Amino acid sequence: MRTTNYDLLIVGAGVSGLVTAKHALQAGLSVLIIEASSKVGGVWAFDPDKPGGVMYSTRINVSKYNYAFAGFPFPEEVSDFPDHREVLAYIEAYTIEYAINKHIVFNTEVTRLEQSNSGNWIVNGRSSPGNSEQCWTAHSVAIASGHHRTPLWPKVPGLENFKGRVLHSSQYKGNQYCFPVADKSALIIGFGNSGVDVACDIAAKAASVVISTRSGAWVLPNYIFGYPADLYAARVLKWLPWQWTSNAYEKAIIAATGNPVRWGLRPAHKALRSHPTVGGRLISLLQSKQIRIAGGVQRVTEYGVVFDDGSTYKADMLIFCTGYRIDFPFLSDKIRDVVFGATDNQVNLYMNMFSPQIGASLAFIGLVQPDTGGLLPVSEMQARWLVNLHQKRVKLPSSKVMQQRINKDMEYRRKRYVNSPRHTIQCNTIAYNDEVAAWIDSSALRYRSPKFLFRLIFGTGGVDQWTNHRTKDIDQRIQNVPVPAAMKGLGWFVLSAGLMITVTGLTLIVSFIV
Ligand SMILES: NC(=O)C1=CN([C@@H]2O[C@H](COP(=O)(O)OP(=O)(O)OC[C@H]3O[C@@H](n4cnc5c(N)ncnc54)[C@H](OP(=O)(O)O)[C@@H]3O)[C@@H](O)[C@H]2O)C=CC1
Ligand SMILES: CCCCCC(=O)CC
Repeated sequence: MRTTNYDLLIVGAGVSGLVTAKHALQAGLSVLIIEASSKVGGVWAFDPDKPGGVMYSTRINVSKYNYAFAGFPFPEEVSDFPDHREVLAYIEAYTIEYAINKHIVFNTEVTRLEQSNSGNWIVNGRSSPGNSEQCWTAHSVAIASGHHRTPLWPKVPGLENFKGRVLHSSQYKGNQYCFPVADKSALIIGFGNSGVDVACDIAAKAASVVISTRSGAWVLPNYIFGYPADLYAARVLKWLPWQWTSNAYEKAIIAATGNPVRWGLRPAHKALRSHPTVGGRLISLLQSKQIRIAGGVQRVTEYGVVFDDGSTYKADMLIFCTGYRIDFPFLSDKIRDVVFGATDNQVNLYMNMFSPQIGASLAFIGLVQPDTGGLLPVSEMQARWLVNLHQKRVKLPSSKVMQQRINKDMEYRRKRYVNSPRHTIQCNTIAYNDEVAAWIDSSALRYRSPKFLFRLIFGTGGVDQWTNHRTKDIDQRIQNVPVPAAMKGLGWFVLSAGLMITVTGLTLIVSFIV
């Protein structure tokens, strides 16, 4: 066993861990990443033999403009929605570009994390092969091991009697990898993005595929009026009541793909109250009746299920696409007690990052579910904030103020999103990043030109907008992020209406005075 001391120890070499390492290394910190697998990439490193991560046919459902490292765009030839091989190649290229690899210890699982009386962190790990025990100490720790590791298995009456196959989506790697699916009937339980991806993948071979959902969903096509859907989540929306956005978004979905009721989707909530389900391919498979939608499962029988409305379905396999539980098994009980909230998936963390009781020396990076857009730019802003804290350029508020903010955010989420364990870490990417950027003096809305400002208000601005120094290159990258025609139209409408109101107001004032 050896002990080495670092400024920052990072758990996990997925996108959140790598971007944290990049910024910490650039700031001159001594850094070590501990990674359980043999590769970088986290969920993007496809492995048919291990549970978790992408499956063979996964394509990201957020466009490359909003899911990328700042200053490091995806290659031009890659499509708007890269597949997992392209995402992994991109992550590997980033790791090489910033020489991060030599700071990673692979094949090592963090087994325990605790804080010593001196405030330093003690991290234990087990390396394979050989099961050798390791120990490191660090001034700070960043946990970037993701929140899609521990499958959530709901309790369904009668499941123990089922004679067919049962899987969780985290075990499903593609119709060519699991048991034979040709000519079989599959029931997919859960209608998030895993449910959609698994249903579409299995529908290519199975005889019949049904998705069971208790809440339905507004299914978003990948493109709306020719632009990736996430490009509609512009900055202006954070200043509008979310109900307006939700109404507009429902109209856009209906215009693009038809009324969801027609395809049996029966959304139980207004659009954008639950995490977006994206499924351009799904809509056409519903239209051709290769996939059907059913209600919740009341109980499982030996050979199938009974739905809530009493109808039945004979199934050879049940695939639970019911999401994940937030879990960090290596945390000591003491840390666990302060990090987790009272209810399922609730975390008691300021800006989803810091415990008021622990402070800045333990950070969670990427423990966020963006309600629109992608996680990566949020992780990058968190990483930059962490480094700024480390360099003492900024500091955290008092623990009382942090706790007040946590309570306020929890209250907001309870009202804004469906109040369920699925939406406990939901946040708006642009609003979150704008707030952190202001603290570290890196606001996106720095004046460059009226055209530029228009783009940053009525477009999403992409991942480069919060960089410290604006160079011509960066301005160009921000300008390369498309602004959908409808958002430009909205922009011109707002400007014209503003101008008309101002002119009318001035005319009235002048006529009153004269
Ligand atoms: N291609 C891509 O980019 C992909 C991205 N992802 C991302 O990974 C994350 C995880 O997605 P996913 O695995 O779909 O998980 P989610 O948590 O997003 O969805 C879980 C689904 O399971 C349902 N569910 C949960 N508990 C129960 C229960 N007890 N009984 C019945 N239904 C239940 C939920 O329904 P309800 O709403 O009623 O609670 C919901 O439909 C998301 O951020 C997603 O966007 C996932 C797959 C592919
Ligand atoms: C109002 C815009 C919705 C964008 C949805 C999204 O980001 C899907 C990944």
